Amino acid sequence: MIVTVTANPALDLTWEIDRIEIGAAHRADTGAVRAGGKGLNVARVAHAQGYPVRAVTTCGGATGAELRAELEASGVPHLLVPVAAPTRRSVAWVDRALGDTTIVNERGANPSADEWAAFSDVVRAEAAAASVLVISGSFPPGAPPTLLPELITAGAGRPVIVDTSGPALLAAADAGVAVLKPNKAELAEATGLADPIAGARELLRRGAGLVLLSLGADGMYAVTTDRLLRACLPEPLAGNPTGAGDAAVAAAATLLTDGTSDPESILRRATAWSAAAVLMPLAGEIHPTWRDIERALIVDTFPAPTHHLEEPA
Ligand SMILES: O=P(O)(O)OC[C@@]1(O)O[C@H](CO)[C@@H](O)[C@@H]1O
Repeated sequence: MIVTVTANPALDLTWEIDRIEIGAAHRADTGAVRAGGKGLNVARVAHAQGYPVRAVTTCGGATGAELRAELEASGVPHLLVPVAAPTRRSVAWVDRALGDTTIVNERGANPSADEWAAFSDVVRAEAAAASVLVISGSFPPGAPPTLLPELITAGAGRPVIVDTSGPALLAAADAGVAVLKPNKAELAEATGLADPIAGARELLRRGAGLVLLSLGADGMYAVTTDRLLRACLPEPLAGNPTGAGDAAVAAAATLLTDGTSDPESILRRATAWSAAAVLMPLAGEIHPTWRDIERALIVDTFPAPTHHLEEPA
């Protein structure tokens, strides 16, 4: 069973707008409301592909009640830890004309120390039965710095995948997790290194096993201490990229659950699921044609051990 952990869930609100103009008023059809947050999206994708999952997250206030109701309706197995602070919202505006999406994530309110302790206890209990533990998304400002290491330790003895940003990304590398999935900006911000390959190497040096580095429309790298691979599509796909990274994490989690840890297999499925997510209107779903997308991928292998500072051309 894949256990996903989302410390900062969000009620995701998505509106499609014909053309967004900064400073103008817009009209839209009724927007979509979904239980979101990166780990919930990972669980949705893996569940839809037939894998047993359990999504662990918090929920509070009226937004939390909506999140709970939507999650229950979705059929994705979950475990919600009640907290007093209301669940945050995340707003996405999809510009139909540009095929572009603008997102505003509320930072989220911080649960109390007792609520975090209860959350950690639940994660520890669930992780004991997990094939893979996935810890995804941001942490609300003020969350204890010990929380992420505690959650990672809960997954001891099985692969742990972390998809987060900021100092938490370095903390996860230091804890020696199996897979990290930053994008270019997150990697540069956390490591202070402009060259993404050098940034990925820094995470490996700190202890990560595999860095899946997403490059948006340019595809994805898989970097280990002895391999450097890049996968991309012949043509980038237009759509809503919200949740594309979560689909990549779901791909890695499902393969690790199947006992496949080969970086090339993980890179191929991660890139294909990520692209297939772009073709869907909402996060947490992948297009059924993902196998065709995977077959069309272009995969390059670079001589990793001699390559230190420059990004491959
Ligand atoms: O603030 P975070 O946790 O980094 O991102 C939150 C979020 O934007 O990410 C998902 C898409 O990946 C959305 O479902 C969600 O609301």
